[in-house]
Amino acid sequence: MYRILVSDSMSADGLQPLLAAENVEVVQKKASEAAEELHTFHALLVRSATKVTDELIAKMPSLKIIARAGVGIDNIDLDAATKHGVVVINAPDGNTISTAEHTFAMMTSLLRHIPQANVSVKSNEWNRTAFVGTELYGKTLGIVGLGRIGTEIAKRAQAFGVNVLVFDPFLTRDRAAKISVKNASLDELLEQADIITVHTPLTKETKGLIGAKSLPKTKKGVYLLNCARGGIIDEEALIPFLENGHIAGVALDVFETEPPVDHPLLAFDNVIATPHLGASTKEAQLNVAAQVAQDVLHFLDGKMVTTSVNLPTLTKEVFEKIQPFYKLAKKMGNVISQCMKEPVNDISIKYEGSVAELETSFITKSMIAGFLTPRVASNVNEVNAGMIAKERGISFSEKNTSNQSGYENCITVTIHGDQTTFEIKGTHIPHYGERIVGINSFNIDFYPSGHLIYIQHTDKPGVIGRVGRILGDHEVNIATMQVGRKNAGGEAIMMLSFDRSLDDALLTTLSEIDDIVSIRAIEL
Ligand SMILES: NC(=O)c1ccc[n+]([C@@H]2O[C@H](COP(=O)([O-])OP(=O)(O)OC[C@H]3O[C@@H](n4cnc5c(N)ncnc54)[C@H](O)[C@@H]3O)[C@@H](O)[C@H]2O)c1
Ligand SMILES: O=C(O)CC[C@@H](O)C(=O)O
Repeated sequence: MYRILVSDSMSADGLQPLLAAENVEVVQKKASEAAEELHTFHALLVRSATKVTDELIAKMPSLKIIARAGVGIDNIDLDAATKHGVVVINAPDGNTISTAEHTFAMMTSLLRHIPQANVSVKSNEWNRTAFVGTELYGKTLGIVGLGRIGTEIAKRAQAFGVNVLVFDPFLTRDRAAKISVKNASLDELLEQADIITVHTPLTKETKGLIGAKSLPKTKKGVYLLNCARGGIIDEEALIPFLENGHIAGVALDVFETEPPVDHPLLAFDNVIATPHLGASTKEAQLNVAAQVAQDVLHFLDGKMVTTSVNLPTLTKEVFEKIQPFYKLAKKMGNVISQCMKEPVNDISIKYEGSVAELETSFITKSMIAGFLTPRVASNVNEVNAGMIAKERGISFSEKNTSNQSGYENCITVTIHGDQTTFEIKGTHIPHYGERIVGINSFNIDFYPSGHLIYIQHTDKPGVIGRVGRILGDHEVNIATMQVGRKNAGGEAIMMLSFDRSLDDALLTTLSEIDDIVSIRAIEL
């Protein structure tokens, strides 16, 4: 049974898939009111009100997934989620149209003074000269950030006969041409736009993008809109430009601090505001809640979700192709970690044959997670493996090469420790399964599963017999046994599997056999 905490208000219709699911219990209350039971939840669903901090995540040790019913994830401490191995997903496009329409409504309201005129009429005034507006037609609209919402705004603006200029450092010329917008530098946009609207995430680069330095470059009489995130337009910097009449009007749906209390900007007649309503339509709320509800169910069901913001995004089709390899890679990492008991500095992974054609970054993360699992106390998975490895000073790299392995597909993991280097090769054979086919240049062939021991010894008559006799004397049945050597009388290895794990005393007895160099128990 999975327990799901829905901490912000969400469309009940949208949540229906979760409410109707058999193995799921949904609790709808604020995280701050669920202190006693936080440790029991496997999933957390939020909009923008709940602040998902490191502290909150640490109190939720069963948590596997945080779902943001919306786009912006700035209320979620992504690094903390990643560190705790929690997947974060969002609903990236469910509220795009609503937010674009709201921005457009704000733009027309701003240029035609609709909110102010409405208040005036309701105060029994009939003042037709005080609210003379400005046409949109023929004006230049500067869009900062041409993502989903920016694109929808550009399309609507074009229908109104508006020229669209775009500043987006990640926008390709091809895409700009496809949407028939003109790509500009930020300075060109500031200098030429009659109206500027921002649609970027709030990042280090975009914080205060429209602020004290950029505002002097704008046209006198410019209109500004922020329906993205508070802070992209620096609120304090606007004040002198409103006071001296340089800015004709400002429309804000979002604020640096929400809700704004006694905010000086709200005292200006030509500043209009809404309380973060961009996504507040029945349609958008249904879309985002339904999307995260479905994705959370998929995830808890062990299926891949495509809206993760801290995992490589894989389609179901790609995920199905890589699945056998990521399971194999995880076991390979785990085998090495248990065989090689020393500090490790570097891990490299090489893909050959058909596996090299696939999305291998996820397979690499899976191998690292397998390697780290026996070594770290925290829960390691594909989400946080890269970060934990880096924290521990372990570098990692991957290489996809032409196939020289002799197998249809082959993964080779090489780990450099303080004293030694360990190499393991694996392959996946369709309808047969995963096999380890090489350890430190020894050819071998075993199924990586269950209770194993790995023995390094000298190739001498009687060593294998003595191992067998001691195990027999202790009533331990050998399930499978693989041996490998490079040359007669030289280094050799054995890999044995059992129906149960061997106790430490028996391992010590085995290690005392002459000609055994080392012995390692492996539990998979
Ligand atoms: N008001 C609301 O209720 C509401 C609703 C939905 C989304 N939003 C916000 O709207 C914003 C846009 O959402 P979206 O879905 O279009 O996102 P998106 O990811 O589709 O688009 C963001 C765009 O910003 C561009 N960008 C990033 N850094 C930039 C920079 N330094 N300069 C210029 N452009 C840059 C990206 O290339 C991308 O094209 C986000 O901040 C989101 O949180 C607000
Ligand atoms: O939850 C909301 O209503 C706001 C959503 C919006 O800011 C978003 O980023 O998707």
